[in-house]
Amino acid sequence: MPSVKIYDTTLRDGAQAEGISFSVEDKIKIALRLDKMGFHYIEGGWPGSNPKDLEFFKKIRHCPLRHARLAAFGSTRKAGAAAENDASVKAIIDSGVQVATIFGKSWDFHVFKALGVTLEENLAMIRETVAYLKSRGLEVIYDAEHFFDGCKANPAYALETIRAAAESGASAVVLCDTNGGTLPAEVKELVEKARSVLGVPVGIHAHNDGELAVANTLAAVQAGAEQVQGTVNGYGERCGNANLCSVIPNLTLKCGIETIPREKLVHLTDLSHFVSEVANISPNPHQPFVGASAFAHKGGVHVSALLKDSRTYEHISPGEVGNRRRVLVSELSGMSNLLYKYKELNLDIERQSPEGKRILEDIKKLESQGFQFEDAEGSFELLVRKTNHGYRDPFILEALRLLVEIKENTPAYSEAIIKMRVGDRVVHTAAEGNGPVNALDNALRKALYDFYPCIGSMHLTDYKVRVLEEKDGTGAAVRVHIQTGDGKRSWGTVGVSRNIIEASWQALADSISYGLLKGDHLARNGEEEKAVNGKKPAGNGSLQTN
Ligand SMILES: CC(=O)SCCNC(=O)CCNC(=O)[C@H](O)C(C)(C)COP(=O)(O)OP(=O)(O)OC[C@H]1O[C@@H](n2cnc3c(N)ncnc32)[C@H](O)[C@@H]1OP(=O)(O)O
Ligand SMILES: CC(=O)C(=O)O
Repeated sequence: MPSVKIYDTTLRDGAQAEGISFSVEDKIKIALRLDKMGFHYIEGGWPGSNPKDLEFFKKIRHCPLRHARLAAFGSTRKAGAAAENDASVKAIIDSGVQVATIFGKSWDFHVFKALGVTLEENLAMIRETVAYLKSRGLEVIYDAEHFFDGCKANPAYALETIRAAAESGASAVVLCDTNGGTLPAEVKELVEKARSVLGVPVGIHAHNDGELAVANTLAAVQAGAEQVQGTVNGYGERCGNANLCSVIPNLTLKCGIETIPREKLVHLTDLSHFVSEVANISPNPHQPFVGASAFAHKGGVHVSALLKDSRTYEHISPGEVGNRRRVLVSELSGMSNLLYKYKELNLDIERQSPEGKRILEDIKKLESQGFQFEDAEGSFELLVRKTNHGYRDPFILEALRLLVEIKENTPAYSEAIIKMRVGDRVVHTAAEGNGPVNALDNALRKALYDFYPCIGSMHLTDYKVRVLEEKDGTGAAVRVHIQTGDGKRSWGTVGVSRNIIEASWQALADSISYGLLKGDHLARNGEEEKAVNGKKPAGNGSLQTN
């Protein structure tokens, strides 16, 4: 089976992305994870650039990589100086790595404009730097910056630069689409041309400015490239680099080319999320292969066919890359979406059942009012369970009053007073908060805590308000979406009203009800049952028995 080497530059080119700044510890964590995934090369940084990268290379020596070869990045020597005296070259040697990756100029325009040297001096910079690092026992990978632009402008010179690198001892010449504007057909043609003048393997390093980095990488491999450079999630300078989370599965699953060990592919989704977590960048749900929406099916027609055979609407099986299939419920659902969701919930339903028809109608009606169920699985399940299946509300609101006082030079005051029924008890309690919704949340929890102590582990993790009809200004209906977590799972709930407090209450009440439905409390309900049905619970709320 043909194979390519995976060269990761998340820690170098990925760190050139706006918004990313890895700490040394972050870099070590990511390097170890990439190593575990079976990547062949990990570019740790540019030791001649900053103290953090220097520190990384120092520290990583104490946690050696098992599989990957660690590379340090740098440029060809400065013009007019000897390679052995160049601080950046010296920093690579001092970093103690096995691999030096050196970028040099292929485009005559860059040689004149950016370096301000002659074409001959640039060739000497390439030759001497590669040869010197090689003489110091390092494997040298040569990154031919702007190779494709250079080859279009002055092919003879661009080819001479890469030949100079190969003849001086580079183990591979990596052709870079540095400005990211090359098209796949051009990449294929120029990779073939480069290969025809070189005796060493060729690699590809593509940027995504034309949104073609992955396509260009695949085109290069089809033209014979044996090394692909890229980053996890495509992070990188400007629009990013070739996304390895797409390149790897495309090569492995579509092109039959060996990349990382096959058994590691199922960890790709986890890797993507891990790196986005460390980079502190929200994962892109629409990212191919590894995004949460990559196998999320919404249209009824799609789900209907999917139930017959998943290949009807999936290009690969989600499990192959460690992702999972999801079916969404919305106004675009048909009965197939419901059948799928019922099965997920371990509930029985017939395709022709009146219950299913009613729920589908309810969903479509509620969505026309502004509800959105696709990310509110908690509210959806409660809707289903309330329709049938013996569901009992864990609490019923009797009245809710909010007090908000805003006075000059005084912090705003918010208090919620709540009266609700829990079993045959009536609880009447009040709580303050930072704002009205916080006061409401506090009052609800205070009222319920003695009955359901597990609500102590439920935390609101996100609260979003969306105005539904902007033209109505402050009188518009709003949709409130709440995300709640209990450390084990996370769930969404939704509320809609022209009154933001009512919409918040709906989403909040659903979030607690759903948490109670799913939480451990059901397993140890005995005690709470006692509290609900007679025993006066201790706590702050005043309790009345009807
Ligand atoms: C295509 C790529 O992504 S390459 C990687 C780009 N990444 C980075 O630039 C991040 C790290 N960079 C840095 O920390 C700094 O830019 C440093 C330490 C490398 C250099 O800093 P400074 O010495 O202050 O130079 P400055 O950043 O202003 O300019 C870059 C210099 O490198 C020179 N240079 C650019 N490419 C090369 C090359 N292939 N070989 C030799 N010199 C080069 C430029 O001509 C310029 O030199 P000049 O100041 O004599 O004109
Ligand atoms: C080397 C590199 O990062 C580039 O040419 O884009």
